[in-house]
Amino acid sequence: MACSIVPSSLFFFHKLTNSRYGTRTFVAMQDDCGAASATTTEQYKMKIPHVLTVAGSDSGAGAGIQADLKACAARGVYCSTVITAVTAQNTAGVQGVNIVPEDFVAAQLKSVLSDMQVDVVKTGMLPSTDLVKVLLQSLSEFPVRALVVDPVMVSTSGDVLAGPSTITGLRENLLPMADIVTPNVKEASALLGGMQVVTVADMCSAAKLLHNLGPRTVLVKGGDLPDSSDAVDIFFDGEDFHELRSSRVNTRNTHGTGCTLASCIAAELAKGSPMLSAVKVAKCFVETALDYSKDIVIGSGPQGPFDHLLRLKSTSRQSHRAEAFNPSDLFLYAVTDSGMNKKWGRSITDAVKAALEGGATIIQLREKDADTRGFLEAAKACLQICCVHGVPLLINDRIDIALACDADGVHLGQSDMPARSARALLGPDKIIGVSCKTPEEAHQAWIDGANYIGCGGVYRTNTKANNLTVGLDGLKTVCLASKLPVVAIGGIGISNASDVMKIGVSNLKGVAVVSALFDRECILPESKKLHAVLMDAVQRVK
Ligand SMILES: Nc1ncnc2c1ncn2[C@@H]1O[C@H](COP(=O)(O)OP(=O)(O)OP(=O)(O)O)[C@@H](O)[C@H]1O
Ligand SMILES: Cc1ncc(CO)c(N)n1
Ligand SMILES: [Mg+2]
Repeated sequence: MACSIVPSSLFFFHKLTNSRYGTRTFVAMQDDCGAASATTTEQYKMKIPHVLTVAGSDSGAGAGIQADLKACAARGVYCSTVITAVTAQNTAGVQGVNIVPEDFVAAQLKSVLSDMQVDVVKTGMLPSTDLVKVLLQSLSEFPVRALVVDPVMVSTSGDVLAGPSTITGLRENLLPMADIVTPNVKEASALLGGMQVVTVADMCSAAKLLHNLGPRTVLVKGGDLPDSSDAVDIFFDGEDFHELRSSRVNTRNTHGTGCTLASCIAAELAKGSPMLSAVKVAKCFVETALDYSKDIVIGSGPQGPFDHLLRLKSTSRQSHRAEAFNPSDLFLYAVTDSGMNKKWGRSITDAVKAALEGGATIIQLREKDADTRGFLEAAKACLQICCVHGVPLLINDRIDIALACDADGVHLGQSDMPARSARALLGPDKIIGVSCKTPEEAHQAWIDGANYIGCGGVYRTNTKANNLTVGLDGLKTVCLASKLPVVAIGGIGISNASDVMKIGVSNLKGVAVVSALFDRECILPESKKLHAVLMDAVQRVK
């Protein structure tokens, strides 16, 4: 029998709402006849799904406890940790193992289980039979809904993480209590006394024999199956076999796939998913994360970790860019205009390229009449060009486009989404600029977490119909009041840029231009000339 007090298959969790106060969970239990009877709503109002991992620490953070934490975080589930061993480990292998004394594992288990409402326990490295017994004792005192057992024995590097003496504890004590056991082919073989497991047919036989040892379900993982172009796993629930196939990702970064898979299964079970769905979601997650991380390089050994949070790749792109917003990027701020590009018969990418080659220091895409799909494609293409020049790319108004293409930020008008809401969506690192005409608006932009303000129209302009001009005096008033750097906009070009910069307020960092660059036959020379005028003006102001 599995160890859950209420077998997980009898539990159904229904998400009612996902309010800002946390997921409200409605628990219904089936009675013997299969009829659902509601228990309560209020007592679970703030409950979030919770997995406890009982496993070893991997100093390289690809597997073990660290993988479990990242996998649960990625799947939106809380994860607490009981550490059974500390390993010195990297991409070359395992250099050392220090086992945590059993009484201290027991103390950790008690601390967590007596206090927190754990839904599912997932086990990894359990380096002694006595430790298995300690765990089972704790679970009998503090029962949970499901137990996921990853019978970790040997790392992929071939290092022993749990010796042969623990096999008895796993087989005789732990497996009969498990809702699922997830051995890889070598572990399946070891648990079955050295039986050969080298083909998919062997995996099926192994799954059946392992099921006879008492777990409710078995997943034999085929990540290490020789000569297989697919990653094939066999799931057996005691009646049916399910062959779960995904394409094998060609990468060295597979360290920790097993821990991640088991933690994802636990996370999905904690959310209320049935077992087979949990396994399928977990496998799909591992495949996606491997594919996403296939080219990242961490460590110099043969087996690297992968990125559970699917973030490192975009961070590595960001590391080629400026780390944080640099106000001097506002110096020559080029704002595109789809109407002007159409008029002069050129693509947005050609326009942006020419502006950059002439010295533009930041680009804003302002595509008022583009359809969303076209805008996104253009934004992606412009982002690549901007990356090459090390220049940030901002999107006017469209937070969704900025997010979808991972642009550097957005520029918002007074009737666009408030900067505070945009910041909540974009996170702390993206650049947010706000158009402001008054000191009050500038103050609000600062409070709302913007990085800079655009002030104008300084002069009359055809680009914005009925736009109130603030003049050089208005610009100066806003600059003096603003705690944020300012870029001046509105009717500025080669003839008047130097007058603008001459107002001589230190937080005026540059000018933003539309027509002066894009309503011209050749953008590149105009951009060069404007850059020279601005350089000259700032030299004089100094
Ligand atoms: N290159 C790959 N491409 C796609 N899926 C993979 C790949 N390698 C492993 N998997 C999948 O990852 C999951 C874990 O299987 P694997 O056999 O690697 O476990 P493991 O040996 O216990 O892992 P580890 O010991 O590195 O944590 C399985 O679902 C497997 O099919
Ligand atoms: C601590 C730890 N647990 C599990 C594995 C299996 O990948 C590992 N390499 N290290
Ligand atoms: Mg494993």
